[in-house]
Amino acid sequence: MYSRYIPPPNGGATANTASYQATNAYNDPVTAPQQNTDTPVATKKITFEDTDDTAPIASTNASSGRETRHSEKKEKSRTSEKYTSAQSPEAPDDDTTTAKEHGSKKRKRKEEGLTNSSTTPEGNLAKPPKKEKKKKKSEKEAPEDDEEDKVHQRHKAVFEKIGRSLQRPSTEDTSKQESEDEKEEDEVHDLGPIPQPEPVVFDESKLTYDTLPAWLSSPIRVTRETRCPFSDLGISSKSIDILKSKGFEDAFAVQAAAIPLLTPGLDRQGDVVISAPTGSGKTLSYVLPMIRDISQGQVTRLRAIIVLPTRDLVQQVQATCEACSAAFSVDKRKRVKIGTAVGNKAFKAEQEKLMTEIQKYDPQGYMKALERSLKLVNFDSDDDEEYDFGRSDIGASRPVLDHVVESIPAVDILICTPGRLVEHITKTKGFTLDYVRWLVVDEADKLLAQDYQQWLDLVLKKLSVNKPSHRDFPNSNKTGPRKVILSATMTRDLSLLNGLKLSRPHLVVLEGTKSGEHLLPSSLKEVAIRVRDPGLKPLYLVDLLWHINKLSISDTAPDAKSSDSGSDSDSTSESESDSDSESSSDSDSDSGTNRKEDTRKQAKSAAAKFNTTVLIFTKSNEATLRLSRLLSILVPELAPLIGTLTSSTKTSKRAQILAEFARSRLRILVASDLVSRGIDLANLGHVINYDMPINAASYVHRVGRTARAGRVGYAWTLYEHAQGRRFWRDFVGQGEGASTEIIRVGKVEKMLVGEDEDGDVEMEDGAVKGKKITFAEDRIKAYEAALEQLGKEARG
Ligand SMILES: Nc1ncnc2c1ncn2[C@@H]1O[C@H](COP(=O)(O)OP(=O)(O)OP(=O)(O)O)[C@@H](O)[C@H]1O
Repeated sequence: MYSRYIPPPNGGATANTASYQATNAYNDPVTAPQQNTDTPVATKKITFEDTDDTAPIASTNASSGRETRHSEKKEKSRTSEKYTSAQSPEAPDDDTTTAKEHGSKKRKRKEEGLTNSSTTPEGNLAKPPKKEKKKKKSEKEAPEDDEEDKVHQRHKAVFEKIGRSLQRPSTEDTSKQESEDEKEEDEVHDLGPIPQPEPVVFDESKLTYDTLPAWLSSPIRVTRETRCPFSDLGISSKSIDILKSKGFEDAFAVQAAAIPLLTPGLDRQGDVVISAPTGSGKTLSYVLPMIRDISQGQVTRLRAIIVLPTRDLVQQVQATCEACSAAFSVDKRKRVKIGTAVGNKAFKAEQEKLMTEIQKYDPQGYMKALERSLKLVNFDSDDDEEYDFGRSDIGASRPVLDHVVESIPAVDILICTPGRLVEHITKTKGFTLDYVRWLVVDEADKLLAQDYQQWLDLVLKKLSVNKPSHRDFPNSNKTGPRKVILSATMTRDLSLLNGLKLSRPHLVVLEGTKSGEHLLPSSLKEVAIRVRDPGLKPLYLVDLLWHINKLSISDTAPDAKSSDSGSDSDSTSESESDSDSESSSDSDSDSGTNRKEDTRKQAKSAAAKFNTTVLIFTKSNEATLRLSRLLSILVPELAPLIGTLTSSTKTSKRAQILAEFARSRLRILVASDLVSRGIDLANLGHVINYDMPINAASYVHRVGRTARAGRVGYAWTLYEHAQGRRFWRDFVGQGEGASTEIIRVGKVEKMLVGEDEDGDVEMEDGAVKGKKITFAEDRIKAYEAALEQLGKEARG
């Protein structure tokens, strides 16, 4: 085994190895800053150079010529610092000498009028050592030169040694040696003992958290088609029967994967993050194991909090919780109590619903409360309201002897919006999270991105308080709180996820997706329509609506059709029974009743014309109101079927509209993004993106209002010329620079809406080229008249 000189990459065969290695370290973008801040060695070397520079000058009352040299020496010192600071912390003093020599040579070359480039570290490397020119030196500099000569002698000897050793290998060993050398490239012997640090491997990972932790990069995957009988998940037959009666036959894929993870067992498995498509049944996947767990207790305590972004979603999840509560209250098990906090009621009224008062045995507390009350009492007043006795702020209970009145939550599960939750935590006396062992954050990406009153920090702080046995899971050796985080567009932003302080998390995704990708339901069909004349966009919408209607009649969406026909009869029977009850209470001559009857007849005849359900998304509340009204003016026969939903619609009205839409009494809903997330509109056949969604996640949530629970659904997107590129690139993943997080099974079809030159309505799949698409003159006039009417109405 022998060593071999390894030339620097630029081919400077005789370059000083120490300089090469030091320079290499200096040039490394990672090493340089790190080493420069690595103080111990750098400080040592700098001190050495400083002494060398300053001591002689200080002692000889330096002349101006000296000052020049002094500044040159300082330059040398700085150069030397560059090198030495890049060296190993373990580097022996020899290194200092070498670096110093390097600096000295550099100074010399400078004196010899060498160019700037040759004084750079790279310049030094590129040139072989030159024969030193003799130069007249002052007495003060002589010892330094002597030292340099010695060093040069030493180097010369070393280079000669290298030269000899390079000639040594025999030809037959060359190839073997080369391969060995390849492996040992960094190991250089005989050139002076300059131990170097391990080469710093350049860390290419971006600090933008591209490198995911194992739980995110290796999720638990489940195939979409997976179905699993609830009995396999350990659910009793009686509960299964009740679940079946509510429409839950078998567990969906995400439920089959998540329920076992969330069912408390002997070993609690940690927190669970679920990223699964819209309509895949995420709600039941946490509600079922949670209610099953809580139903095993006897005492009511606030055990679970479910946080959702909107009031409508709170009501929807409440319905699923009630269904499961009924399923698990069998066999004398407790019926789990469910409460909501959404801020649509007066706060006091909500407090009274959520809280209750108990008499707690506490003689000392009773005495204290009594003393306080006696101090406060005003004996001149008849009003005895001031006898407080520790009463809570919600009720009127008085403590019995040796007891105090305590206010505690009256529900096991609280489903809430984050803002209202914060209000209760901070303002409602006795509202404690001490017993909470389930925290669910649904639509997590939205809730994490918008920090409503720092709700998460506050909740996590409360959950970090651990009182003995308060958060214990029955039948488990672990204690809570347990977190379940869900979304169809789960964020992969680690800084947001870290905010949840997850404990041993597992990520559940459907097969075919990676973390950060958003899978669309496989039963979703997507169609894109180019709006060639944005000024006439509402006419495109009208034609699209009639096309959709035709489609549902010709049955390309079987579920939509069957549900429509079902809801038709529903709506008929309900409207009949409604009108019965109304006619029995009002007289026939009542003009109000007649008006209602007329409206109902119109709705019925309109419903006969329009056979499916459509949700139209616009970009804002204002656009929603305008479009809804314009549509009613343009197509009066559809007006009775059109509903409007914006964030300014009252909560009760919103619930009523959603209920009417679910029953298909309303069939066309024009809405803002308020209902783009989570809302489960039974049997919704079509979603239309009238205005483009703001991003890929918004697209996924909007179109995900249809094609739920395996049913067929259609998503139609209208795009104008200027929006086309963004749509195809960001949402579809086609075209130049295309990149989309949206994963789909099928492809997005193109469709033409409008009339060709002959005035015939032209509707066909795929792009049609060479035809001028327009609308008949009389339709354009009617549209202009509608706009005028709208303007008049707006002006009042
Ligand atoms: N096991 C099941 N059997 C039959 N229907 C189910 C089952 N699980 C869920 N569903 C139904 O599937 C629909 C979608 O469920 P859910 O609202 O939980 O979807 P999601 O995944 O939360 O969607 P989003 O991401 O849009 O909120 C609901 O109507 C629900 O009742």
